[in-house]
Amino acid sequence: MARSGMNTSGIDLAPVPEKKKLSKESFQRGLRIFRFTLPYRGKFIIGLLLLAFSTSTFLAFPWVAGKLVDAANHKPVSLPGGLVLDIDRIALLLFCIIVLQGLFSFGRIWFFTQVSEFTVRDIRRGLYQKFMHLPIPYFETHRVGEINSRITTDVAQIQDAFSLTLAELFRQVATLLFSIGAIMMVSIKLSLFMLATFPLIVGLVFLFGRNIRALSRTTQDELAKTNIIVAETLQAINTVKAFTNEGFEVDRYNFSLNRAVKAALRGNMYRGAFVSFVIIGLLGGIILVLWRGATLVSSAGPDHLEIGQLVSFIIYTGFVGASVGGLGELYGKVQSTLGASERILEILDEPTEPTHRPRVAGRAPLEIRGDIDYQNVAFRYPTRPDMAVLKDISFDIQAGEKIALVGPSGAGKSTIVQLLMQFYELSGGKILIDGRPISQYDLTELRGHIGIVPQETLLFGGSIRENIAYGKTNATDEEIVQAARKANAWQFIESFPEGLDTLVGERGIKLSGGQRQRVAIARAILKNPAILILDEATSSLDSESEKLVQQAMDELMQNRTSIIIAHRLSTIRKADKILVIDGGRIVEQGTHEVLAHNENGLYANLLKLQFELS
Ligand SMILES: Nc1ncnc2c1ncn2[C@@H]1O[C@H](COP(=O)(O)OP(=O)(O)OP(=O)(O)O)[C@@H](O)[C@H]1O
Repeated sequence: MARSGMNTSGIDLAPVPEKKKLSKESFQRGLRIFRFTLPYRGKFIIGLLLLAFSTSTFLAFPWVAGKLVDAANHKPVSLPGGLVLDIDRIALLLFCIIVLQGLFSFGRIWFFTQVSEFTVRDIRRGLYQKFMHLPIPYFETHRVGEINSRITTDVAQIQDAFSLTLAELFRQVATLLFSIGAIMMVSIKLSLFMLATFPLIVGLVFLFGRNIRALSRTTQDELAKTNIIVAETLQAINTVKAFTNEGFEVDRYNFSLNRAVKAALRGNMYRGAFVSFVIIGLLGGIILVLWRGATLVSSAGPDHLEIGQLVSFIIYTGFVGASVGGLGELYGKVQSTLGASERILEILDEPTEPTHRPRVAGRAPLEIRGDIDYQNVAFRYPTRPDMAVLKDISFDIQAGEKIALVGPSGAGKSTIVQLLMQFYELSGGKILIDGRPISQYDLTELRGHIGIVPQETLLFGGSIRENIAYGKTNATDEEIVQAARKANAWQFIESFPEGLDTLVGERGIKLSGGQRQRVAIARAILKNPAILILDEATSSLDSESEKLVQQAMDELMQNRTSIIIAHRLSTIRKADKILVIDGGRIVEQGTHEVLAHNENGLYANLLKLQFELS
């Protein structure tokens, strides 16, 4: 009953799923997960029938085996039609039963696993689709690891339930009921004796097993900690070496390993004790029943038993024990499955972003000129409602203008542009695009007209081609090359032996910072948005790379409304208007020439700090 998982040689590190107390309510809620099996109900029903057949043949086995023993004891079975079953015939019957059971079991597994695989695929797809459409604040309150475990561990629990747990539950209950019925038919007296002793022992064994499982969990946790050390230090190996902390880390790992071993050894001692308890307890119980049974076999009175009957009895007793123990374990599984399914259903019930709002302008594709108007915009992050990040921001941009946002770190510049993308709901005021509040546009359509070149470009792990085409997934090769040329990226792409098919590595690490930026610019050029958001990198590139990126940006900004979170003087100079942000407000605005001459202004001071000193 205790699962393995006590050793330290690489065990399943999946987080231990939370269990829910079984209540009628949680049961009903959890059962809603069954709606995912509805499309496969035909297969499910066939599986259930096959399960019923295989359980019946399994249960018939001890009965017939008992008859074989009786036949060996010169007491062949006479059937109603005058047919007498001798040893050979009974053995043949037994063989047929086993073959049938094998076939039924195969069918049962085949159908149930199909149901569980398809169901689980549908649940995963549903969850992922949900994740893609949840609003940004959801991801700020839930950690990636947690979200990940919903789609892996929790779903795996459900998979287990559909492929194994349900079938087991059915089988164990049927076995228990049938076995008790069968032994009652053999001998009520012996049955009562058995039922008074055996289930008690099995119950004790089960409880003991449960405690052992808690210990094995401690071992797993300790082992997980050692693995965290490995993962962390390998990821930051440069830092470890730069601080010459190799020895320190080895010691830390060793210490952690020893703790894991200690936990494992303690667990294994209990496991050893458990095994001897099982042997002595369970087999002792069987001996008790055997002893009583043997007494009845040797007695001549009304309680007399045939040897074959005793054999059947003992096997059914084994079945009773196994199903009592099995049901105990299944109870735990049902609990954690219900917990998992509740967590999954909770996510599926989360409200998604209102992406497809009713269109104001009818069916024609949305056209955006690019006028932007912020009116008294106020904002607090939903995760930090006490802090007013933006207070009364008002400005407007005519289509095609370039404005630069400057200001100290944490002033609220990125927040201003994120609100344009509607990653968050405003706390006050409104934002208009082409004279209409952004909340009235179809979100997907509107975002389709806004391009972003972020400060740190995170590429996806595929090829350069795939990464550029992310701006327009159906782009032709010609369009991709064209965009790469405009973004000053074609030169380096061409120099790679594999050209556009060059793999960029995880998050794009195989490209230099400047190259990554140019890929991001090419992506934005391909998207061809009416409104562009540029978040300039703070880290400076070398002057050659800088020039290439700058040219690419200039190309990209042509004929678009651009908002630039600017860190470079050259960019700022070219801006039609500069907004100086501080503490969530616009404290100055105007052109570079005007602002730079306002000696006491924040802008002039920032200029001194940022540019003249460097
Ligand atoms: N997702 C978030 N949740 C809660 N608070 C946030 C979040 N993002 C930013 N903030 C807070 O909002 C404030 C403004 O941040 P923002 O990123 O807009 O500043 P910024 O002017 O762009 O700074 P920088 O130039 O350093 O990027 C900061 O105090 C920051 O801590």
